[in-house]
Amino acid sequence: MSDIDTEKKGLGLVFLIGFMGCGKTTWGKKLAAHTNSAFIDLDHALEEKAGMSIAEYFSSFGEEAFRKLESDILKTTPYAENTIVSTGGGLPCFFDNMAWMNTNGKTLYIKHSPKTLAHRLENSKTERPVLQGKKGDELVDFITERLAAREGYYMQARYIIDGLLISAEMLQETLSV
Ligand SMILES: Nc1ncnc2c1ncn2[C@@H]1O[C@H](COP(=O)(O)OP(=O)(O)OP(=O)(O)O)[C@@H](O)[C@H]1O
Ligand SMILES: O=C(O)C1=C[C@@H](O)[C@@H](O)[C@H](O)C1
Ligand SMILES: [Mg+2]
Repeated sequence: MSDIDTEKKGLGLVFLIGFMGCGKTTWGKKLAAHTNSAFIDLDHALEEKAGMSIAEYFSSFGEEAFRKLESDILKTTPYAENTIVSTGGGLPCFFDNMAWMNTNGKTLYIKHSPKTLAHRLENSKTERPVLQGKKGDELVDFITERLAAREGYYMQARYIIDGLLISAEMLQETLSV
């Protein structure tokens, strides 16, 4: 398909997936602007629906309730035809969420090493309750273990990209094939 065809048609419904800090929110916004698509961040949609931050939701209701609510929001959001969706880092790994995304849209996994993720997460201002304030080697070890448990889900994505090579143009090209 040529660039002109893609621009006319749009990318459809795209779900960006991957570990915390891989850049789903950062690149979801950029890709949406670049391709004239709508943008939804499911973590933000959840915070709006709950009327509180994710950290507050975790401490008030626990992770099990959080996972149920994020799955409900994934499946009930009325997506426009061309929408880039940034998902929560754990979302693909619960219930049938990964299969649901693969059935209803295009899934793209932004893959990074535990070291890169740890570096980014240590320097990020967003509060992530799953990390429980871990830092340094403890954070790298935690990510290594958690990523190994999650990667079986992430690798079910239709597209898998090296996060170090990412750009809006590269994402658009990958998702147009
Ligand atoms: N090249 C890069 N691309 C994306 N993010 C980068 C890059 N370099 C540094 N960062 C930093 O890494 C972090 C990426 O965070 P972002 O919120 O986009 O990740 P996320 O995948 O949405 O995480 P979460 O699952 O917690 O929502 C940000 O703090 C950003 O500033
Ligand atoms: O990886 C995770 O389990 C999470 C990632 C974030 O995007 C949020 O959805 C929440 O902090 C949990
Ligand atoms: Mg995000």
